[in-house]
Parts: sequence; structure tokens; C-alpha cells
Amino acid sequence: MISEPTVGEARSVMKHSEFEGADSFIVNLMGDGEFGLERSLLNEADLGELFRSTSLPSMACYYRWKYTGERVDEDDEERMEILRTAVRAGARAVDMVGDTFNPTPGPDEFSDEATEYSLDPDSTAREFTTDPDAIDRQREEIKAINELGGEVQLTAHTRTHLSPDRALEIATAFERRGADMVKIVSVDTSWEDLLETLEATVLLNRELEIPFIMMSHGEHGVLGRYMAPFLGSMLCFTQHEYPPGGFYLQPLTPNVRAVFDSIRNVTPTREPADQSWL
Ligand SMILES: O=C1C[C@@](O)(C(=O)O)C[C@@H](O)[C@@H]1O
Repeated sequence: MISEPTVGEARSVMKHSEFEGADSFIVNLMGDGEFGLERSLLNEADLGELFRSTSLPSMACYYRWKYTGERVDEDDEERMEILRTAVRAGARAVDMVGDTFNPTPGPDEFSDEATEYSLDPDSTAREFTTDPDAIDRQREEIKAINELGGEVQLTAHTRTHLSPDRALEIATAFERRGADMVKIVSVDTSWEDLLETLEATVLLNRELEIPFIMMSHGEHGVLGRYMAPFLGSMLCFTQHEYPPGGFYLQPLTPNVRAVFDSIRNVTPTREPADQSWL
């Protein structure tokens, strides 16, 4: 994940990350220089310089919130316009939240209320709308971005734990909207929760036609970030380093590369009945 304030600093982290084993980038465009690119750089020329400085694919994201905890000034239409600019500038994909055009209400990110919300398994899953007008507009947005040559990942950071069936319900709804990829970020507050998130990963891998990411917020979810790619999730978000005040749930890039390179030959090739058993 790239959260640097300037093109020069972002390029530097990308170059180091390439050698550490990254194979794609997610670039935070929100934040105006605080854990995201400065607002003045969100134009085709500057973004183009960034995205074209690597042969690896980049995904642009402009959430409603910043990593400092405040909300962004832009509304959903303006956020989508920034993401379209990113695609024109060479971003391979954009991250579009699944309640775009009909925001799910809920507490501010990183607030005490957000903690309470995430600890309550009965909270409503956020970033998931079923409003027909919003869904139509999301479909149109996906079409427009596809026409520009970009792909769309529909995302829900649900801020509450999901059962495997609920995770599948949201992911298949996103698939039906025409998403090119799906990302579901659940919440894990125990090892039992993590086991359900891994079960959800297996379920999504079996049922979805499109690539997906299944993972979770919370410290119990960190282990799952390393493991889910072996069960079908398409990637593990990593960081080049941990700056003060940063987001520490994502493992460091070289560690994940070492795990991926060490664990080999774990995908079964034969049915249990065709294997020899001791
Ligand atoms: O969706 C993701 C994953 C994330 O939520 C995480 O927990 O690693 C951080 C987000 O910024 C990123 O876009």
C-alpha cells in the first residue's frame, strides 16, 4: 500500500517494494498529504508520472475517510471523478466502495464509537447498499471505467464480523453488479472469528467467478492475511515500512514474500480417494 504525500516519495517506495517482492500497488489518493497523495497532485500529468513509473499494476483508491480519522471533503460523485482521472492517468483499476451513491450510516473511522460498532457482531455491515438506484449508478460507473480501460474492484469494509454465508451474499451481490474483482474486509475479534473468515475465503473461492480478496480488520485477522492467498484470495496487502501513526495491520512486504516463497506445493492435485494413505 502506497500512502506517500508526493509523486517522488511514492515512486521511491514503489521502487523499493518491487525489490522486496511486491507485485502490484494500491495507492491512497485521499488524505491530502497525510497518509495519501497531496490533493494538488490528483491530475492526469502527476498521477501519470506515478503510475507509469512501474510496469506493475496500480489500483487507485479514494475513500470517504482519511487515515487520520477525518472524513474527506468530496462527495461520492467527486470521489468517482478522481478515480476516473486516475484510470486516464494509467491506473489499472480502482477501488469502489459498495455503498457508493448511498452511504451506509455509521461512526467516524478510528473513533471510540467505531470500536464499539466493530465489537458488536449485530452491527449492520457497512459499505454495502441494496438501494436499486445506487446499484444502477454503480453499474454505470463500472461501465464507464471499463470503457476507459480500467477495472473496478467493489469493496465492503463491513466494520463488523461476517459469517461465511453473509460474506458470500455480499460478494455475489457485487459480482452481479458487474464488478471485475471483489474485496470483503470483515472484522475478527477472536480465533473463532478468524476461522470463519478463512471458511468464507474457501466459500468465495468455490462460488465466485471473479478474483476476490477476503480478509479482516483486527489483530486476530493478521495471521489470516498471510494465509488467505493459499485458499484463493488474490493478494495480501503489505507495507514497505511502518511510519509513526501509520496502519500496522498489514504485514511488511519482504516477510510476506518470504512466507509465500517458503510455502510451496500446498494445493491438492488429487482427490482424497486417489491419494495413498498410511
Ligand atoms: O482495503 C484495504 C485494505 C485495508 O482495509 C486493510 O485492512 O489492509 C486498508 C485499505 O486502505 C485498503 O484499501
